[in-house]
Amino acid sequence: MMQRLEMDQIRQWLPNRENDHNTTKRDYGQVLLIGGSAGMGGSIIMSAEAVVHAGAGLTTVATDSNHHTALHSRLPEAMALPLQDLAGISERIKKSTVVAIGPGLGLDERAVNVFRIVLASIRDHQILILDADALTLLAREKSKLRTEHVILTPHAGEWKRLTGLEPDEQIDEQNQRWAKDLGATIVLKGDETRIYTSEESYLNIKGTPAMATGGMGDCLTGCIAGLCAQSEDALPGVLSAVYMHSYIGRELAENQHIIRPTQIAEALPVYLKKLTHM
Ligand SMILES: NC(=O)C1=CN([C@@H]2O[C@H](COP(=O)(O)OP(=O)(O)OC[C@H]3O[C@@H](n4cnc5c(N)ncnc54)[C@H](O)[C@@H]3O)[C@@H](O)[C@H]2O)[C@@H](O)CC1
Ligand SMILES: Nc1ncnc2c1ncn2[C@@H]1O[C@H](COP(=O)(O)OP(=O)(O)O)[C@@H](O)[C@H]1O
Ligand SMILES: [Mg+2]
Repeated sequence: MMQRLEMDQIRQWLPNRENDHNTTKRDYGQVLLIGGSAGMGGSIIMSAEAVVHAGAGLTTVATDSNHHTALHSRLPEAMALPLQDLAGISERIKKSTVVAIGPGLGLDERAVNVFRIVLASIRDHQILILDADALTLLAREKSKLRTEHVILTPHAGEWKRLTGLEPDEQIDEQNQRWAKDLGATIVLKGDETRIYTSEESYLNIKGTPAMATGGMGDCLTGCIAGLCAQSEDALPGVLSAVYMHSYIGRELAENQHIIRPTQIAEALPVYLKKLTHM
């Protein structure tokens, strides 16, 4: 049966440093983000803003070198790697708690190469998030997902590419079966996002049409990566990220016609603190 995400449950899963002693950035996870081909650097920068604001200890972004200045001027906290530096990316994967690939990645040869490297290098103890163009590549390449903790974050169009299901065929029973077959946790995004593991399914709180702005999913990918990096288990990290993303969107929409994805990222540290005390 589908479980509704509730604030009381989410609150217990949120990272809370109030009782931590002698910790360093290394205790809060390392995230590697991969994406942002020419003209789409903004997408992976939006993901990176969410990762940093969610509290990941260290954040690295592999993106087209043309975007490094933009990344650093918005987010000096993040490190950068060129998207074509396969050896560098491979080395960085080894050190990562979470790897997220896809926003603005593109579908060209460079994208395919880096996608293959990621799938070949990721290990079972690591969390892998596939979004946007990485989902299209997954559908095209029909790759097998070998790691234990894989999270896919499709919208209805990307889910159709992966499963062949038309939007009106994307019903719980089918989605659940596909989650099992793919061996992944599915975050099926929409105005009411649903999450499927092979055994369970969850219904998120409703977001708001004010969140229907380009880059909102890129921001969600960063929220998931950042919270998973600080979570013992992947699933609580995923569920709390999906919830927080919509919760903050709704809060901001009380006074705004639309919400910029970067505003959700910006508000994360405040709401992460606030919700743990509510
Ligand atoms: N600032 C930026 O650089 C941005 C870059 N973006 C990147 O742009 C690329 C293309 O992303 P798109 O999401 O447009 O995907 P695609 O162009 O891959 O897919 C869109 C297709 O899916 C269909 N579809 C069905 N249900 C849909 C739904 N609920 N939402 C969206 N499309 C649906 C559409 O009709 C369309 O045919 C990705 O790499 C993405 O990360 C976007 O994230 C927007 C912001
Ligand atoms: N009408 C809406 N109501 C609630 N949430 C929405 C609405 N429209 C979009 N969203 C949310 O915004 C995000 C859009 O993701 P996606 O389509 O991948 O965007 P992008 O690729 O532009 O970043 C999802 O998290 C989705 O749940
Ligand atoms: Mg998207």
